[in-house]
Amino acid sequence: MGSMFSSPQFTKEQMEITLTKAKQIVSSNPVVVFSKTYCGYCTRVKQLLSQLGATFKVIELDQESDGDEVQQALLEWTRQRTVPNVFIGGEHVGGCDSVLEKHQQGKLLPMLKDAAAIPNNPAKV
Ligand SMILES: N[C@@H](CCC(=O)N[C@@H](CS)C(=O)NCC(=O)O)C(=O)O
Repeated sequence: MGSMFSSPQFTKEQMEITLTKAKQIVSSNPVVVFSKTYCGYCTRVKQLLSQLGATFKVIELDQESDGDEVQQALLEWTRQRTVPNVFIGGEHVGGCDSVLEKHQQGKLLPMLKDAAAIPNNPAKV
């Protein structure tokens, strides 16, 4: 018996290393999208960020050798198991639904600007 998040596949030590790695990626990029290549919700989020001109880092978990571990680490960290799992300015935003909702509320662009994922004062041309 372990915590509700324990996973028989991974040791506690492995999970700590993987969680540290995930946190390092999140803290060193304005926007991070943990994604899967075949996931339509992920495609939608990546499309939107591209349309908004944002710089973002994508990690396709289905193409990473430790993708399952990273997904487990994200679950322990964010309580979210599904992809996309999106972070802006080091803050957990959530999945596709959350990102689209923030956009509809007019909150996404300011968040992206605050995180320097898009220029705050774009030069007039
Ligand atoms: N409501 C979620 C839906 C996300 C979702 O269902 N993602 C699927 C992939 S398309 C998923 O993560 N399934 C579990 C898995 O791939 O491990 C959102 O808006 O992000």
